[in-house]
Amino acid sequence: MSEQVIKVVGGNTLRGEVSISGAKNSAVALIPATVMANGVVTLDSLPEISDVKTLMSLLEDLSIDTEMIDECTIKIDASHAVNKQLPNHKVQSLRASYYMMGALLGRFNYCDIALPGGCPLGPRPIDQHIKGFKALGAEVIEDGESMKLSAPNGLIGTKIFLDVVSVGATINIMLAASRAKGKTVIENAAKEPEIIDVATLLNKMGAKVKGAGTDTIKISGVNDMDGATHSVIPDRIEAGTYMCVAAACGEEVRINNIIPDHMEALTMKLKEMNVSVQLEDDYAIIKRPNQFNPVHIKTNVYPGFATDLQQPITPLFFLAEGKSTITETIYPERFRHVDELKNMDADVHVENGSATYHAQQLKGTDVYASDLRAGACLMIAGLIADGTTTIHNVRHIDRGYSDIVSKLKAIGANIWREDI
Ligand SMILES: CC(=O)N[C@H]1[C@@H](OP(=O)(O)OP(=O)(O)OC[C@H]2O[C@@H](n3ccc(=O)[nH]c3=O)[C@H](O)[C@@H]2O)O[C@H](CO)[C@@H](O)[C@@H]1O
Ligand SMILES: C=C(OP(=O)(O)O)C(=O)O
Repeated sequence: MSEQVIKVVGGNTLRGEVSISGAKNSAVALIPATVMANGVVTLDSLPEISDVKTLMSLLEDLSIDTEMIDECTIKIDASHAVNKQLPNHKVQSLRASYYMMGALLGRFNYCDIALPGGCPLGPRPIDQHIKGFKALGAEVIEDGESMKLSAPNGLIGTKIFLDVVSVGATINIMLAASRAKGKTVIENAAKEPEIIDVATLLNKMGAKVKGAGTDTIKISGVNDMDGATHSVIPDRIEAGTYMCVAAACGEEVRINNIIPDHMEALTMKLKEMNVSVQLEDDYAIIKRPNQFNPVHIKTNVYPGFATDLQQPITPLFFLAEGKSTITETIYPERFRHVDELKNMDADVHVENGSATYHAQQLKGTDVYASDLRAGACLMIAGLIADGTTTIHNVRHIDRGYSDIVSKLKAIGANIWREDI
C-alpha cells in the first residue's frame, strides 16, 4: 500500500508572505458547540484540516444538516439532531471529540461516547472533565474505553474548582453548563484565547457566559439556544510555527492574520535569540539573524510559552552557539520528536521533562512524525538540514496545519508531497 510523505530539501532562503488560518483549537470546540443550537450556525475562517472534517462527519452522524459554503465556511443546522452513539474510530482519531460530551449532555442530558484520541504526549487524563460533569449532576459510567453520561432530570449549575488548569475541561464544562438550570462558576479555569472564542459563540447563540479569559468563568444556564454567525480567531500555534520557520531561514517573511497579543511569549523568546520580530496590528515581519543566542524556555499555561510551540521552536536551538534548554511543565513526556532529531545528527539530551540542545548541522534522512507538532518540528529541521528529509506519518500534520506544503512552497521552500 502506498504512503504519502512530505519531502523537504534544506538550505533555501525564504521570503514572501504567509496567511494564517483559523485556530484549530477553537474550531474543534466551536463545531461541537453548534450541536446545542436550535437554528443555523454559520462558522467562517475555519482551518482546512482533518480534525475539522472528522468533527463535521460526527455532526452528520447525529443527523445534523451541514452545508459547505466555501472551503472555510460551513452552515450547520442542528435543529433536528438525533442523539446516537458516535462511531469509535472517528471519536478516537482526535482529541477534541471530547467536546461532544459537554455538547450532547447540554442538549440531550445524555451522551454515550468512546474516550478521545489526539496527540500522544504522555498521559492525558480527563478526570477534570468528569469531575465537572458530575458536579453538574450527571451520572458517569466509565469502562476504560467509553463513557456514558446521563442527567435525566437535567444539569444543575454549581461551583467547580478545577484541580488542574485544563483547556479541555474548562470548555467542556462551559458547554454543558450553558444548558444547566441556574448558575455555574468555574474557578481555576484555563485562560487560553480559544476559550474566549468559544464563549463568544455560545453568547451569540443565547448563552450567558462571563469571565472567559480570566480564571473565573460564570455561566447562567439557558433553556434554548439559537443560530448565530461567527468567525474563528487566527491560529496562534500555526502563526508561531511560521514565525519559527521564518526565524530559521527567512530573509524577510511577513505573517498575515495574527493577533499580536497572542504571540507575546514566543516573540519575547525569539527576540532573546536575536531574531528580528516586528509586530504590527495584524501581521508580523520576521528576519533570521546572522547569529542566534541560546535560550532557556519553560512551557506554561496561557499566557506562558505554549507547549504546542515547544517542538516547533526546537530546530532554532541547533543554530545557536551554546546550550539551550526547554522544560515541559504541561506534558513532561512530550519529547518523541527527539529520537527523530537524533537520527538527523542532533545533539540533544532529555532528562526529567527537560531537553538540552547544542549547535549542530542537521542532516536530512527519513523521520517519523509521532504527533502534530513533532511533524512541524521535523519539517523546520528539514528546512535547515543538509540534503533531503523525508517525513512519514503526515496524517498527524494534516490534523492541524492547513495547506502547510503550499504555504511553505509559496515563500520559497523546496518541499513537496510524494506517494511512495
Ligand atoms: C484540542 C485542544 O484544544 N488541544 C489542546 C489542549 O489539550 P487538552 O485540553 O487535552 O489539554 P489540557 O489543558 O486539558 O491539559 C493540561 C494539563 O492538564 C492535565 N489534565 C487535563 C485534563 C484533566 O482532566 N486532567 C488533567 O490532569 C493534562 O494531563 C495536562 O498536563 O490544551 C493543551 C495544553 O495547552 C494543548 O497542548 C492542546 O493542543
Ligand atoms: C496537542 C495538540 O492537539 P490535540 O490536543 O488535538 O491532540 C496540538 O494541537 O498540538
